[in-house]
Amino acid sequence: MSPLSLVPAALPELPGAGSLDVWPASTRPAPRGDLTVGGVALAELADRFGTPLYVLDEAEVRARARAWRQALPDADVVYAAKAFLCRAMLHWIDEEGLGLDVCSAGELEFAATCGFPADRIVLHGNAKSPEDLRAALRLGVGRIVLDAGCEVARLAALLPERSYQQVMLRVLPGIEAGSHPAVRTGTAGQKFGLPIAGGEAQEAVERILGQPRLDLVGLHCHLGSQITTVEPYLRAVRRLVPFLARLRDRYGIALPELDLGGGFGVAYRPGERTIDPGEYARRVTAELSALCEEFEFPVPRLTVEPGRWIAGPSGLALYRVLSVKHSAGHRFVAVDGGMSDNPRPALYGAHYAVRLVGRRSDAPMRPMTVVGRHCEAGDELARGTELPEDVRPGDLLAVPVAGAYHLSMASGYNMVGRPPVVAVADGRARLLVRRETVEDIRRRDIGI
Ligand SMILES: Cc1ncc(COP(=O)(O)O)c(C=O)c1O
Ligand SMILES: N[C@@H](CCCC[NH3+])C(=O)O
Repeated sequence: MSPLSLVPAALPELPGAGSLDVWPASTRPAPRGDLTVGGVALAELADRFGTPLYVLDEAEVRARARAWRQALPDADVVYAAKAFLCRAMLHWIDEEGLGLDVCSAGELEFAATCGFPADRIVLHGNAKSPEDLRAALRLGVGRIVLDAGCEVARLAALLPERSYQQVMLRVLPGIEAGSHPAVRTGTAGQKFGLPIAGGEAQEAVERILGQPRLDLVGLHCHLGSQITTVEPYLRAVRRLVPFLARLRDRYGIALPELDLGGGFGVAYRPGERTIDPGEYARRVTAELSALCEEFEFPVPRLTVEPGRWIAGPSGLALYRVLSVKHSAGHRFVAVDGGMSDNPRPALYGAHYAVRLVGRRSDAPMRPMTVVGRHCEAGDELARGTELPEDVRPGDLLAVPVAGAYHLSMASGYNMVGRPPVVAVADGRARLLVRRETVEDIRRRDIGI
């Protein structure tokens, strides 16, 4: 029987199995309660590379990058490196024809030295250091997105003689969107961008226009993250186009580019909403054209910056259960990773659908809290997730939608070492990033 024909028949019987909706498209049930992703069995990966382990499905990354490229053929699609970056990811993103959004000299230098074309890189940051700006100029990034009035003269002063730099200005349309207050960046009252409504954005435009070697090519706005409907983006367009028209009327400039940022939400658990690139493209470009017509403004070239949407659902985390505890009516399942490789539950109260893999269980499902190994009571990976009652030490747990903002936000807490990353494709696994060892940690520590 082909692996595909197993899917509908086997799923209802699989204990601990919910829908595979939020898993990579290549995921298939395998014998003895296991799953394969990219044609490779998860239990095999855990045995070969150890746990905790992060697994990236190369075909899923590429398909997701392509989905945005195809939905918006006339736009620039720029992958947000902060979601997850490694050499292979850069290579796939480059081959799929996307640009790259970076927000530090570190991300920039890494990308450029791995061979990513600098002219397809956009540099962001609410507080760019002189090193960030110098690296951007030295490496020749395509766009620098200015985020504060004081950055204008600072950048201009760093420009080598007779050279020019294309810049954008990050503005705040005053729109609240995003799954948690910590990731809402479209309104005043937080650190990013400059408000349109209060006049600060226009003031910064004036400053940029006063610098003859800065070439203002457009406006940028990033509303927030994990936005699951298109409406907030439509509202942003309704605020941005009138502002573009006002700038034209006042300064005689028709800015040719509009970067609407990223923030495209994904489903972390079956049944949750996700943004569809096709729907986004249709509705946003229609709204943009209609408003530009109304304001007699030439339609600007769009840029979008998906991060999570590409990396998140392409990755999964594998953990080994270390301990199971029943305490005051709670069931705690403790694994060998935790908040040092996934701080999202602690930061945003994020939820995941954890699944037992590598062993078949017919035990009834019970709500449990999957916790990490760190010295914090808030070190939880999934609260109230359903797992078979007989889950025990030695079992393997898999967390889907783990490709974005896990390892890129990983810390060195308790010196457990950051997990490795493995790519799966066509039935093969290869190590992309090795596990961080105590020796790595010791090597940085050079004094007494
Ligand atoms: C400027 C900018 N662009 C793009 C992104 C990517 O966001 P997401 O991963 O939610 O698509 C971010 C992060 O939120 C950002 O700050
Ligand atoms: N790090 C966040 C989103 C913020 C994205 C960066 N501006 C998350 O894990 O959901």
